[in-house]
Amino acid sequence: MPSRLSDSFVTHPVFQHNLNQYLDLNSLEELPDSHAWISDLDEYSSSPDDIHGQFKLPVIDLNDSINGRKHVVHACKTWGAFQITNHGISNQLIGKMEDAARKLFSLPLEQKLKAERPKDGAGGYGPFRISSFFPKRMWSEGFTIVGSPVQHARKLWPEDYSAFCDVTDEYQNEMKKLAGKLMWIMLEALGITKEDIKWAGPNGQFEGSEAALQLNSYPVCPDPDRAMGLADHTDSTLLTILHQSNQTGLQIFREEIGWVTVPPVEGALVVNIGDLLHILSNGSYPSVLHRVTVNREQHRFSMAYLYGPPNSVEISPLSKLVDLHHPPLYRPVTWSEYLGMKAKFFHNTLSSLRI
Ligand SMILES: O=C(O)CCC(=O)C(=O)O
Ligand SMILES: [Fe+2]
Repeated sequence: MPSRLSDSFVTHPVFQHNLNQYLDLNSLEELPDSHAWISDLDEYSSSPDDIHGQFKLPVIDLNDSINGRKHVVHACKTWGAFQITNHGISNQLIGKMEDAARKLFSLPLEQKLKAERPKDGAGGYGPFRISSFFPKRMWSEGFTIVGSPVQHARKLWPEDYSAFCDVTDEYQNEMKKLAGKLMWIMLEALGITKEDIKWAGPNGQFEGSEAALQLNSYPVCPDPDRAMGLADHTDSTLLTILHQSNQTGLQIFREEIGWVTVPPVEGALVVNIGDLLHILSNGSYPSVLHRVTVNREQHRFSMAYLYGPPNSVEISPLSKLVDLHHPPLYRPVTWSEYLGMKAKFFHNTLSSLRI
């Protein structure tokens, strides 16, 4: 098994349909057949139940010491996601990171391709890895940063790459602290203490955790009803902290309701439960299915901080959550191993680990 996150895909290179040629989505006036997902829109449109948008993903004030934690736990159990305000990440840093992402995606396609993500690699420019599971291509482009972006940034801006590297480092450092704080809010509510998770380190700060930063761009689309920005998936993380620009597009799925749009809230971040926290909590916190639609009015950007455990740690249901009446539901798995399985089984990965 790979010992570094960045090597996780060596044994599972991405396979792309129709990917012998990249298209510059920013310059297309018609939706090409390669990107036309559906003729029958019903399957992908918002649930009729949510037509008036009455189901709202909770927006939680992290400074609310009385109700904040309670709301987080309720949201984890019912939605698998929530939005947070007063999270401690400055608007200025978020703004700087988003400007850096916009600058990157506004480069000419030939330039971006100089930093193309290798088929068996984790970092660089390219389509979403999950694209290989769908017959049509998605209306989006992404840039994945695992560890230092310097090697790729140098190819994009040979003269001036350090500003990009500095802001991504600062953003990831701040996100790491916030992710650790969110982990404890969620875990303490289940009765878990620092002694129960040795890999959280001596101070319980998850120093050894690994992460990737995924920058996403969804250009204006000439035929958005037939296109898909990012198809339905769960994240292969413990949790994901997402910033979306002020353009809607993100939707999350709830049983018996259907697809619910997550409107951007000024200054807020979206938190998604990933598959590894689903396993660790023995199913108490289910991972959330989500996707992204596109529009013809405004280019949308998002930045997803994909947070996971140290690579060599085996994640399994916490022993405190397991007893005679609550048997462990999943077998142990490392993050790398999980990523490799996801590249093979996709939607069936969690169920393939069921005991
Ligand atoms: O663009 C978004 O809002 C979501 C991105 C996402 O789900 C991902 O990068 O895994
Ligand atoms: Fe995602």
